[in-house]
Amino acid sequence: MAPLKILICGGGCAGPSLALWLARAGHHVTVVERFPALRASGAQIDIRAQGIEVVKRMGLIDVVRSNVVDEAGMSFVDKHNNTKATILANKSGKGAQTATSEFEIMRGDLVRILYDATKDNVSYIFGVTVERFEQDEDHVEVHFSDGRTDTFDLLVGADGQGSRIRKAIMSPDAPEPYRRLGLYTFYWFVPRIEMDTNLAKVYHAPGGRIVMSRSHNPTESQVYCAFLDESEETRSIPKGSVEKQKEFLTQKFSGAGWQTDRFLEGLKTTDNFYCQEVVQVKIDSWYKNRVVLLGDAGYCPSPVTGMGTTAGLVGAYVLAGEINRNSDDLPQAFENYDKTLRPFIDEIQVFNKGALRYIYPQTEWGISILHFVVGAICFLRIPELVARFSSEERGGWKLPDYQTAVQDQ
Ligand SMILES: Cc1cc2nc3c(=O)[nH]c(=O)nc-3n(C[C@H](O)[C@H](O)[C@H](O)COP(=O)(O)OP(=O)(O)OC[C@H]3O[C@@H](n4cnc5c(N)ncnc54)[C@H](O)[C@@H]3O)c2cc1C
Repeated sequence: MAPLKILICGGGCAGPSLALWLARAGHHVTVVERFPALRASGAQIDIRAQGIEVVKRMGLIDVVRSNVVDEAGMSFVDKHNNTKATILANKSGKGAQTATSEFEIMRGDLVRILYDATKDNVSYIFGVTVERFEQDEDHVEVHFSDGRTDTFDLLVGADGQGSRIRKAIMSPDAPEPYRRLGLYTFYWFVPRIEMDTNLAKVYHAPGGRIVMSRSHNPTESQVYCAFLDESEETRSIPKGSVEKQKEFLTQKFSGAGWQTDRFLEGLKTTDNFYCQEVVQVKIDSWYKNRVVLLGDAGYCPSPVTGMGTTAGLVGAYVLAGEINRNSDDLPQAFENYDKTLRPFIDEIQVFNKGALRYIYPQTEWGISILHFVVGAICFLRIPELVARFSSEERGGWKLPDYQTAVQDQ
């Protein structure tokens, strides 16, 4: 197999995962990341289902395990911090994960682990993006934002849910790639205090608002604020300045109760703040000739499914496997990638948007009903029992075996 010259646009979770497999198979891989340095930021993400097996095959499970966040489970609290229900993590090593995965990890730690595992064999260029590209049957000619031009055998768009590579390969009259859930999340870090334990805490405020906190180290806690809103006006907030986002958030959550005022005070000084509209990316095809999409760029399942990172890891494994099997016929490799992975993505993207109005009640009465229902379910230990007797593998989809093409460590 002749080595290929491959460009990956996006140095988040999915891009470097793909780079690891491709470099291991002897290809020449370059990753360009728009951010001026490794973007090792973000809050807690989780690795689940078939993604755990992929990390094992990458040979990274021990380093991932040594970086996981010690989270015992998730409690629902009222405005006086009284616990209404608790769903414990399933750390038995058997069955399925609950809301708290056995592999909760800070996004920054996972990004750093993937970078460290690849930096000696992959060329990383920070502060640079793909301005535009042209492709013919054999090559992709890429024009970079720093003025350089280079030619590659293939280009991978791993540039996240707002992917510019995706925009460039979609036909102008294609339907919008987003399934909008009318949901927004904001998160940031605040100083940890004694009441921030190793249980994630979820607080519901009227008006379809949720505030959650969880702690990942002795000095910091993460805060998440999420709310339902279908208005056009709110859709522009994630694209605006950080000042405007913070102002909007403060107005929206001021006086919401529980620990919200402490969290909003911490918002003023945090340097780890991120906001996004929660969407799913759904498109009919993940490639065009020699350009292919990976991770959130092609099939973001959204944070509500807890499967975004897993989709990126599994997608990278399948894409690398198919490229290695068909390195002299890339359109065939991409067709196989789409055909093989799509049933898994279809399965993890299943999400009932209508359920959100029960999870985000508008009134105090709705919140009381939610607490009663979740309390009863947890009292009967249903989440733990369901997890114990379910399989972690999603949808019966089997991870393909690429061992002939991609070496296990
Ligand atoms: C800063 C940040 C924080 C996040 N925090 C969370 C979180 O707390 N919880 C959660 O569930 N998910 C979070 N996510 C999303 C989560 O990381 C992904 O859903 C998942 O890991 C799939 O990874 P991905 O590599 O496909 O996308 P991402 O992890 O989003 O990575 C995409 C990468 O591409 C880069 N990029 C974007 N545009 C360009 C461009 N034009 N040229 C070059 N590079 C580009 C981005 O800077 C980023 O490094 C976050 C993403 C980012 C970027």
